[in-house]
Amino acid sequence: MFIRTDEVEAAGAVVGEDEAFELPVVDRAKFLDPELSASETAKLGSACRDRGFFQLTSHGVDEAVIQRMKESATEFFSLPLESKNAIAFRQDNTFQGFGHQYNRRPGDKMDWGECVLLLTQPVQDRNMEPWPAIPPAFREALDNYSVEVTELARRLLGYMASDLGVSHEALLGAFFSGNAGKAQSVAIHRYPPCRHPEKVVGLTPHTDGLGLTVLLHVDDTPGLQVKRGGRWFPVRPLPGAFVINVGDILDVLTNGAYGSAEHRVMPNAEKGRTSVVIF
Ligand SMILES: O=C(O)CCC(=O)C(=O)O
Ligand SMILES: [Fe+2]
Repeated sequence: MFIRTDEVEAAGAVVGEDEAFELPVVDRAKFLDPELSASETAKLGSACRDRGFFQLTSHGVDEAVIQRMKESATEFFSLPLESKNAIAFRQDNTFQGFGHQYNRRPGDKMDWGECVLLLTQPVQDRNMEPWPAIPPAFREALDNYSVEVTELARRLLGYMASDLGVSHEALLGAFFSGNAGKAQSVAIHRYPPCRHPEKVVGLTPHTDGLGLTVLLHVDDTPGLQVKRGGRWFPVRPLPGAFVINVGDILDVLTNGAYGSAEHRVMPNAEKGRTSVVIF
């Protein structure tokens, strides 16, 4: 059900440790400094053009909000399966709740992971039923986190508009139009350790469908890999940084100037990995 050795081999090689691949690091604090903002905007732009991925430091998101989000995610996944299944995906096509990584076609091999998928914004479209009730702090933690990341995404799109030479209103308006605000969803992933990590896939290769993706590493377990030139480059998460990537809609809106890069997750032999991903 999980063994996919041939598929993993056919998907391309993983580069060796010796091949340096650090994602570009963008420092949000520099955008606020008049002397540094132009060069940081150029750095952000080249990261989005060349890689479609970067790490963001000094992001300005409240550390206490991040901490509560991490704790809530960790606590939820440590519950017994019966408790998690209280919000199991239903057959109603909304794909909200808990289950195996995305719903795949019958007969497909499964990903080595579980996840919670929820619509987080706009608030008036939320259905609270699939939001975990345990741990009790979960709903508030995700609500606060979602608000912070909305603000961050708004700021990042503003810097991107400067890089692209388009008006902020034009780019922001594509995502934040009308009173409804920006649609936003979350995927919270848990990849358990696997003794044969080369035989399974934590998350099948894909590009992200939407605008911007903001990824929070809950722990320091590596696993995310980005495809470039037919090979997979493991991302080394920087402590305290977000991993940001360009999604398909931003790729299309910029006429391909910004690239939505293929990525996947491979499980770790010893340690589990948890991530909170906002789209
Ligand atoms: O867990 C990760 O590192 C990646 C998750 C991801 O790519 C996604 O949810 O689209
Ligand atoms: Fe993704």
